[in-house]
Amino acid sequence: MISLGNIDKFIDSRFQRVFILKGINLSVGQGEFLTLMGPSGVGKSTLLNIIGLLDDDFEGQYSIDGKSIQNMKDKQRSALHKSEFGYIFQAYHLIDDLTVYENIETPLLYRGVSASERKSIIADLLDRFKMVAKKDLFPEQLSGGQQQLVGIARAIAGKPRILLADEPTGNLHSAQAKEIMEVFKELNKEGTTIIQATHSRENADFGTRLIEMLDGRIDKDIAL
Ligand SMILES: Nc1ncnc2c1ncn2[C@@H]1O[C@H](COP(=O)(O)OP(=O)(O)OP(=O)(O)O)[C@@H](O)[C@H]1O
Repeated sequence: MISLGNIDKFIDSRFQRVFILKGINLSVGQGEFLTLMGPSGVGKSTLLNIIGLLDDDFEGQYSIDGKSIQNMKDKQRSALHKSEFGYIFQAYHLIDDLTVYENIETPLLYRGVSASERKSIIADLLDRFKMVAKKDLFPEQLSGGQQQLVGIARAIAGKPRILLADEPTGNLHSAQAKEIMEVFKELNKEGTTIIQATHSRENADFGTRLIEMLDGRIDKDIAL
């Protein structure tokens, strides 16, 4: 489904070219639950951004379902990003002047989900994440962990085909983190492809495949 061929990402300064990613070859099939691990700065977030169509400044080939991303117009890429991907960021990227409820609702509005269906999906997520009492609060009225939960609820609300998660449990305590990983596992069983970057081997063990990165390259590719 996702195919990356010889992806390079580099930054040119006056005297030298610094590679952030070098020669990444990676195919991810529908239904995989893949984890990117590796030391800080190794390029995990950069790779997730490229896969999630948030960064098109790279060299190499990237195709989804056999269609080359590079041949698409910006509008097509952006439509694909909205329709196929759910993205959980390290920083939560919640919309400050929307309530918890409205933040979770945003991707459902993009996808044209009916009002009654939206209500039921959001009620279910609020319940699952024990956030019902917080639904009318604004992001700044929540703790860091709660904001992260809202970010996760928003990313999965639209049932994206591909869920990308960058250190999804970074601000959560271990019981909450485990719960989120259980939710991911459930989504994955229902067919969602998941690619997460994490420093937690425990989180990685919920997945089906582990990619260890080193110096902007793939060092090991392990089936779990
Ligand atoms: N726009 C940019 N300009 C210059 N350097 C960049 C840019 N974006 C990323 N980098 C560098 O690329 C490297 C990889 O960053 P990235 O955020 O992908 O790492 P990471 O593996 O996700 O790290 P962490 O585990 O800390 O989140 C870092 O050294 C970072 O400073």
